Amino acid sequence: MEKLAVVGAGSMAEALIAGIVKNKLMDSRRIWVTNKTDHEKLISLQNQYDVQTTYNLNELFQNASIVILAMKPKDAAEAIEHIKKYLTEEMLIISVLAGVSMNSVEMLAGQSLAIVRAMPNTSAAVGKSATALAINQKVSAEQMTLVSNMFATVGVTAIVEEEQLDAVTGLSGSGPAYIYYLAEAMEKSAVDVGLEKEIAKEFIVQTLLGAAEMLSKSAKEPKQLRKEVTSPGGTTEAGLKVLENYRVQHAFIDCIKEATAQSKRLGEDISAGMNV
Ligand SMILES: NC(=O)C1=CN([C@@H]2O[C@H](COP(=O)(O)OP(=O)(O)OC[C@H]3O[C@@H](n4cnc5c(N)ncnc54)[C@H](OP(=O)(O)O)[C@@H]3O)[C@@H](O)[C@H]2O)C=CC1
Ligand SMILES: O=C(O)[C@@H]1CCC=N1
Repeated sequence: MEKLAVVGAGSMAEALIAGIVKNKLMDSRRIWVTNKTDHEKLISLQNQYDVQTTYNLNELFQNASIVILAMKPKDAAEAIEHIKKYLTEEMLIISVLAGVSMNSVEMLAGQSLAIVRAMPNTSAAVGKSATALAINQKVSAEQMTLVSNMFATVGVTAIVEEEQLDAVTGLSGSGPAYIYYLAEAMEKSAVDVGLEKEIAKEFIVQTLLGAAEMLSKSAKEPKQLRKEVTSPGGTTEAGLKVLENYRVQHAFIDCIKEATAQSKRLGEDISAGMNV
C-alpha cells in the first residue's frame, strides 16, 4: 500500500489532501504531513481529514513511496536541504512548486530522483482541479499511472512539456483567483444596486456555474455565447461597453501573461541561487 509524505501544509497541500481523502484514493492514515512551524495547522488537518502529522522526518519518510513538495518556491532550497537525506531514487517526488524545474529539485536534493512536476489548482479540494503534469525520465510507467490516477480523482489532467508549465501556472494554477476576484466585484456591485448579500451570493455562484457549464457543454465559442446574451440596445450591451472602456479583456490577457512571466522568474531565482 502506498504511503504519501506531504512536505508543506498550506492551501495547495490541503486542497490535494481534501481531494484525495474525499475521493478515497488512499487510506487517510497512509497520508503523513509536515510543515515548518505551524503546529496548529497540522492539528487542524489531522482533525479534518484524519491524516497523520509529524515533525519527525524519520517517521515522515519511512516507507514513503510518494513525496509531495508543497512549500513556497522561495522556501524550496531550505526545505529540500532539510529533507534531502531522506529522499531515495525509489520514491516518486511530486513537486507542485510554481516555476521550479525538475532539474533544480534534483540539484537541491543533490541526487537523481523520479520527479513529476504538477501544476494543479486549489479546486482540487472539490474535485475540479485542472492539473498539468510533466515528468522526468526516471519516472516509471507504474509511477506515472499512479500519479495520473491521483490527479484524475481531483479533476482533469493533461501531460505537457515542462516548459509549458509556466503558462499553465499563469492560466489555471492562478486561475481560480481571477474568478474569485470577479466574484468579489459582483458581490460588491450587487449590494450597491440593492440586493441582499445572501441572495446575491447564490445568484453569482449559479451564474458562474451556469456559464462554466455552457462553456463546457455547448459547441459554441465563448464569443458566440456572449453574443446570445447581448440584445441590441439592451442591458448586457450597456454593461459590456463599460468593460470595453476599461479594456478589461486586455487586462485579463496581460494578467495571464504577467503571471506566466512570474512563474518563469520564480524558477530563475531558484537557479540563480544555485549558480546554475
Ligand atoms: N495556492 C495555490 O493555488 C497553488 C499553489 N501552488 C504551489 O504550491 C506551493 C505551496 O503554495 P501554498 O499552499 O499556496 O503555500 P502556503 O503558504 O499556503 O503553504 C506553504 C507551506 O509550506 C510550509 N513550509 C515552508 N517551509 C517549509 C520547510 N522548510 N519545511 C516544511 N514545510 C515548509 C509552510 O509551513 P509553515 O506554515 O509552518 O511555515 C506551509 O505549510 C507553492 O510552491 C505554489 O507555487 C501550485 C498551484 C496552485
Ligand atoms: O500564486 C502562486 O504563486 C501559486 C502558483 C499558482 C497559484 N498560486
